[in-house]
Amino acid sequence: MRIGQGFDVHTFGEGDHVMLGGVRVPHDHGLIAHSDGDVVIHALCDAIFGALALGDIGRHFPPTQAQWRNANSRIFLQHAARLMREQGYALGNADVTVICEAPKVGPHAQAMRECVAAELGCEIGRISIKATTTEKLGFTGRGEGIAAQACVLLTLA
Ligand SMILES: Nc1ccn([C@@H]2O[C@H](COP(=O)(O)O)[C@@H](O)[C@H]2O)c(=O)n1
Ligand SMILES: C[C@@]1(CO)OP(=O)(O)OP(=O)(O)OC[C@H]1O
Repeated sequence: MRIGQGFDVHTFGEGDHVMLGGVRVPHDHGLIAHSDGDVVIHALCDAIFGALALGDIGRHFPPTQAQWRNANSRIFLQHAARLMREQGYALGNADVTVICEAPKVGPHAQAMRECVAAELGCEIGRISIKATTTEKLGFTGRGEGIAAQACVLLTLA
């Protein structure tokens, strides 16, 4: 078994939606990023890369490379899933916490779980997506951005 954790933050900017766990969530801001800024998927990728001791997302998809500009982050998760399988592992479970005052994540959590489970090739019951505010404290509390943290357990396939 291997365990990994990941963390990601993106800043709010102009826009009318954010991408979270591969799902388009309507919001009065977008997220500033090289890719689509999907903090849920970025944190999950880093958790998988961490569990496999394969560096971090920036090593696999350098922000200096134009090809990842506005990329759909699902391709990053597909890559992480492929490496996981190549190393002989399957997803035991993943647990993600999204940290922001808004948008509300709860109404979209099921769709996010379905998307992540599909990309990781596992049952939806292995994927947990939760959310919390920080009670108006800190950068997330001021509504400056969204953070996500993820833990994964990989089991031998
Ligand atoms: N962006 C968010 C934040 C929170 N939730 C849900 O609300 C519950 C209460 O949040 P507190 O920070 O006040 O504890 C939380 O447990 C989530 O169910 C959400 O959906 N989206
Ligand atoms: C995903 C990548 C892709 O270039 O860029 P960003 O979308 O800015 O996201 P970040 O979480 O900073 O991770 C680094 C990069 O790998």
